[in-house]
Amino acid sequence: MAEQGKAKITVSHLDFFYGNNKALKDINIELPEKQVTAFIGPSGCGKSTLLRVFNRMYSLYPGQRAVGQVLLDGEDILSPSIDVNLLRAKVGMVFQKPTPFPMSIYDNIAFGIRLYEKLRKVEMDERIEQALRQAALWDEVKDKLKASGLSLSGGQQQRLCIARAVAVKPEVILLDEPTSALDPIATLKIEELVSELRDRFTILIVTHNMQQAARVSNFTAFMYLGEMVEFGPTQQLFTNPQQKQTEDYITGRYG
Ligand SMILES: Nc1ncnc2c1ncn2[C@@H]1O[C@H](COP(=O)(O)OP(=O)(O)OP(=O)(O)O)[C@@H](O)[C@H]1O
Repeated sequence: MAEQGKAKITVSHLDFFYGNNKALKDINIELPEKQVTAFIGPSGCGKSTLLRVFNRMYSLYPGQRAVGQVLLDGEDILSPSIDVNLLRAKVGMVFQKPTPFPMSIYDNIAFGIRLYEKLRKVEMDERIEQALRQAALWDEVKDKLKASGLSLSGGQQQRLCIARAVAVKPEVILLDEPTSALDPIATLKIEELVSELRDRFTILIVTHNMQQAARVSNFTAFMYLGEMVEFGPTQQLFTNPQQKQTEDYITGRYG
């Protein structure tokens, strides 16, 4: 069974509002470091909302606010004094639809690095190769780094987005339904990749697909109507859920 180990992120009494609509209700959870945690639950239960708290993505939108405490290595990321650019370098994100920038494969990755570091050409080349290798894309693109990121297949584009995220050496990677726009083969590649990356990063993944949660995660959180119903080692949650709502969901009684 998965060992919980040290918490990377500790969420205490977190509420989230879209205007007056409360989308997260008193969330309390400790997310373990260098593990994969999956967030599951029926549509609208608040999975993506919670994920977008971890890099303060919501604060780009007026009317959205989080109340409570979210500690990343002991530092409250909800504090107004936090540098959100630094936070987003530490907490990278990959979205549902692949979103390469309209520029070359090389520049897609270099772009983010240049925001935070000044590297010499050789160092940049090395960093880009390393990121593409980590994203299991290097062999497919090494001879066409100058080609547009948009010329790649959907699955390759999503791996490029993962390369872009890992290139800035984040500590946490947020994946918001990263395979929902991909075919089964591309999905499998991303799932393998997530398993490979988990020794180096704390990975939080929102997925609609319970089989995917079972395949890629060490821990699973089940949410329902804005509440955290159950959190535990994935195997336990799927084979021996502690809450009736979790059991009903994983046995397909609703969702
Ligand atoms: N921009 C928004 N403005 C207002 N309400 C929103 C907004 N985004 C989400 N919500 C509401 O917040 C709640 C949680 O939505 P969220 O997208 O986090 O759920 P989810 O579990 O990720 O759903 P799905 O699996 O369908 O993506 C829902 O009731 C939704 O209607």
